[in-house]
This record gives sequence, structure tokens and C-alpha cells, in this order.
Amino acid sequence: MTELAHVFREPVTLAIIGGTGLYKLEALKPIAKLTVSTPWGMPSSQITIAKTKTGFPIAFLARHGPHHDLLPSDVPYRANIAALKNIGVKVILAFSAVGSLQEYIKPRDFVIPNQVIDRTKGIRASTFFEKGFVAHAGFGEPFDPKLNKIIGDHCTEILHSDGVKLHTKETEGKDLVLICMEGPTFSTRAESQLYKAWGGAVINMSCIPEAKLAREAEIAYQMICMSTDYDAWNEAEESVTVAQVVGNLKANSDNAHRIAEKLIEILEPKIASGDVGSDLEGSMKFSVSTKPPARDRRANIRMHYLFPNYWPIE
Ligand SMILES: CSC[C@H]1O[C@H](OP(=O)(O)O)[C@H](O)[C@@H]1O
Ligand SMILES: Nc1ncnc2[nH]cnc12
Repeated sequence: MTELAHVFREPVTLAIIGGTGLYKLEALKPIAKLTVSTPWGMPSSQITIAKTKTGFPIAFLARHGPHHDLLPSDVPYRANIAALKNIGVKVILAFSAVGSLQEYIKPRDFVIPNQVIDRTKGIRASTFFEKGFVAHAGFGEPFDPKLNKIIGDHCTEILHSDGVKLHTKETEGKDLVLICMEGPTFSTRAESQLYKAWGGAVINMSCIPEAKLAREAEIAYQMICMSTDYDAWNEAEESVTVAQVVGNLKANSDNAHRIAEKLIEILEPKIASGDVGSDLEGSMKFSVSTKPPARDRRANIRMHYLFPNYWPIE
């Protein structure tokens, strides 16, 4: 077995974050494994770099670690996003196992949400900004609308197995809302029914703060959800268990890989041309409220890791 490189000098513009059940990308042969240290600590795992046949590099990061030893509340989200930003990433496709809050979203269906409701409990570090370096990012559209549309346009027809559907805002004609809860315990029936009544489509434990941090880092981000269960709202059904989640993920991992491979192929030229992944460029530059003389120097140095050209260190 050949040793993988520990350094990779080209920018890597596309990253895939694998969630529960997706710990590596089968189709791509790794060429490097990077250990990246950030001002916010170490990421969940080393970052694996692979190249497509055409030489396009892709980064892969396992959200809960390669052996799934991180609770959703303990994932080092800031280090993960900072490390990806630091190696050049402009676009993140983030896979996630989710519970379905609506009858029409069946276990094993894919859902590309365009909205999110944050039901985490404030125990996760959820911003790169801090006292002495105050800034605010817009989050009205929490996911990248271009990625959302591209996935709907190119992935609907490629799913294997009878009856498995891909739901997008366009296919449903309404917002597809992801509820992100704290966990690790799943929801009660009453909570699940409340989220369903709010119009939630699916529920997970890991979109927040990942999506917020990607926004602060000016990275185009879209979560790709695979439904694994009907959560707890349906009194006629058994409430969600990990066995159900893992069973459906295993049975359907082929579809997750198909989606990832298709999107890599489609996105390569679009990222290279700047058509995708550049819309947020410059959005944070003028979003800092703290006047330069009042800026905390150490915070400023940390921010340089993300944006070396934005805010000079006084
Ligand atoms: C094992 S079920 C709950 C777990 O699954 C999802 O993980 P991920 O989003 O990383 O696929 C969910 O968010 C929970 O963390
Ligand atoms: N029902 C559920 N609730 C929260 N996270 C999940 N991940 C998979 N199924 C889930």
C-alpha cells in the first residue's frame, strides 16, 4: 500500500462533508490526507483529497469522525469549516441522515431543503466572530439557491430503486424546511408533531451551525438529506431508532454515492468558471461592526486564517 501525501499544494474548491453512514467516497481514489490545525482546533478528521479523472481535486471530511465518535453537539464545526476554507473550498455539499416529518417523504427518499429552523440549544460554538470582532452575516436563504437548483435538475433521474424520490422546492412547489435539533436523544412525539405542524419537512441534528459557519466563511453550502425514518410524529408507527436509520442508510448508500459523483461532474466546470461558488465573495468584507482601533488583536489574527486579505492586523 502506498503512503498518501500529507501536503497538497493546489487549491481544492469543492468539498463533501459526509454524515452518518457516509465516511468515505467510494468512487474516488485518495491521493492525500491532510492534518489541518486551525485557530478553532482540529477538524473532526483528516481531510482526504481525491482527484477526478480530469484532475479536479475534491476534499472529503467525515463530520462525526471516520469511526463516528463525535456527538452532533460535539462536532468541531468551526474547525471543520475553517480548515476547508483554508485549503481553498468555495462549495460544500453536506450529506445528512434525516427523519421525515411528512408522509410524502418516505424513508430512503432524498430531500434538498431550502430553509432551516434552528432548534439547537445554544451549546454549540456557532460563529467565527467574537467580542472585539463583531460581524453579522445574512442567512435569509440558508442554502445556496444555485446548488439547490442544480441538484434538482441533475439528480432526480439518477436514483436507483423503485419509488425513491428526490424532493426539492421546485418538485414540491413550496419551501422544504429542515428542523435542526440538539439531540442526541430524538424528539418526543409532541415535539415531532409540533415541528410537523410548523411545516417542517425533515429533521436532523447537524445542519446548525455548519450552514451558518459556511455562510460566514463565504462558502456556498447545500445540505443533501437522506430520509431514514418517520421520526416520532406518527402514532401508528414505531418511533425512530438508530437501527432504522442505519438500515435505511446502508440500503440506500448507493444513491448517496450516485448523487455525489454526478454533482462532482456537473460542478467542476461551473466552479472553475465562477458560475457557482462565487456569489458570496466579498460579502463579509464590510460586515464588521467593530471599528478598527477597538478590534481585538487576537480575534483579528484568527480571522486572518479565514480571510487573509480582508482586515489588516494593526
Ligand atoms: C444516527 S441518527 C442521528 C444523527 O444522524 C444525523 O447525522 P448526520 O447529519 O451527520 O448525517 C443527525 O443529524 C444526527 O446527528
Ligand atoms: N428522526 C431524526 N431526528 C433527528 N435526527 C435524525 N437523523 C436521522 N433521523 C433523525
